[in-house]
Amino acid sequence: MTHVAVMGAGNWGTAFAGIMADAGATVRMWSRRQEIADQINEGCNLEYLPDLRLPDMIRATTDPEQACADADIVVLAVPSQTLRTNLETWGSAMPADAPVISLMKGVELGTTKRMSEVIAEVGGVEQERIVIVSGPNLAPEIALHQPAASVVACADMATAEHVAAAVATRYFRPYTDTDVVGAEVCGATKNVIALAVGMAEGMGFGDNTKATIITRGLAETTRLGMALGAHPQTFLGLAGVGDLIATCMSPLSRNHSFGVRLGRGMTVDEATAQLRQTAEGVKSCQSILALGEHHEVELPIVEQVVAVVRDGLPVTEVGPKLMARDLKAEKQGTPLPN
Ligand SMILES: NC(=O)C1=CN([C@@H]2O[C@H](COP(=O)(O)OP(=O)(O)OC[C@H]3O[C@@H](n4cnc5c(N)ncnc54)[C@H](O)[C@@H]3O)[C@@H](O)[C@H]2O)C=CC1
Ligand SMILES: O=C(CO)COP(=O)(O)O
Repeated sequence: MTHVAVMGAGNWGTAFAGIMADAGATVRMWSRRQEIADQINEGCNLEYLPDLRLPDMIRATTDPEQACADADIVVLAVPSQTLRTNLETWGSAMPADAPVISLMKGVELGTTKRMSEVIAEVGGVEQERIVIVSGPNLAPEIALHQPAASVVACADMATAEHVAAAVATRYFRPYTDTDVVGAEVCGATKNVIALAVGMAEGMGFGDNTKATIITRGLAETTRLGMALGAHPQTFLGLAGVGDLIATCMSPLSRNHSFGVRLGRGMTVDEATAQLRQTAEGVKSCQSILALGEHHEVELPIVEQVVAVVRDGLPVTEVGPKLMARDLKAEKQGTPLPN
């Protein structure tokens, strides 16, 4: 039987633990707080996913060593900006040969590193063991066992196939890939685009505006990803278009909801206080913009989100700025390969 360590007991960590248990594994979760560990051991993570009944094969502890002991697979599910500190604290507890799954969708502030780069650098994990799981996977829907699919990306296809087999259930369908960079760029950038879509919604704009932001957001994401070496088709897949649609359109998305609040006139501090959960795009917009600048990639929507979130630009000024940009052809650069 496969033993899995899930490090982080929030929304996605908990729902993903449920997937792995339903796929036949025993799961040990690491939670920072004793009360959450106690709740999980009683069969329900009340704070994050009250509707998900957790099977007995999921146990929780506040001791990272105990969570990681003898794990065949380690799953990392903490907020992106905390990954480095977390790994510095307990990364050495991860077994030296287990695949490490990253569920995180963000880019590190300051370093502009993707999560796989932080895992390699701080956790000492080789590329062949780092696996990205990314797709349209809103945790509350997965917790209800509603059907969804996701990309399982690893530089080593055999590891991707091994992990895919370990996460496949009747309601969760993995597709393997080797494009780690593409999956990570998609996952992080769609959160920023969802903030922009949420702002538009909060200001009262309708579906034409939202579809325009989503589509041009996809163009930005593709430009950035390709500059970093990603495969263009990744952006049309589950991690790209799939997750962009789910996150930008769903009221369950924290990033979308955060954007709606900004669009209605709340400040970042007010929206943060009201939402309380992780909206990764609020921080990652800044690191993604820096990444774009470093690679000379234009990211106009990301730039406007940064202007609002970091610099306090009134949301009402975003639309006019984007609409006044120089006119250009829709298709830029080389055509997509077959
Ligand atoms: N919730 C969702 O539907 C999905 C989330 N993700 C990604 O998964 C990652 C984790 O997200 P969630 O589980 O939703 O977040 P969350 O906010 O629900 O939970 C985060 C967990 O990390 C723990 N944690 C550890 N160190 C922490 C620190 N220093 N500060 C704050 N919390 C700390 C928290 O205690 C909590 O258990 C994010 O990168 C997110 O983008 C990806 C797909 C779906
Ligand atoms: O990544 C997600 C869905 O795939 C979850 O999005 P939020 O973090 O915005 O809730």
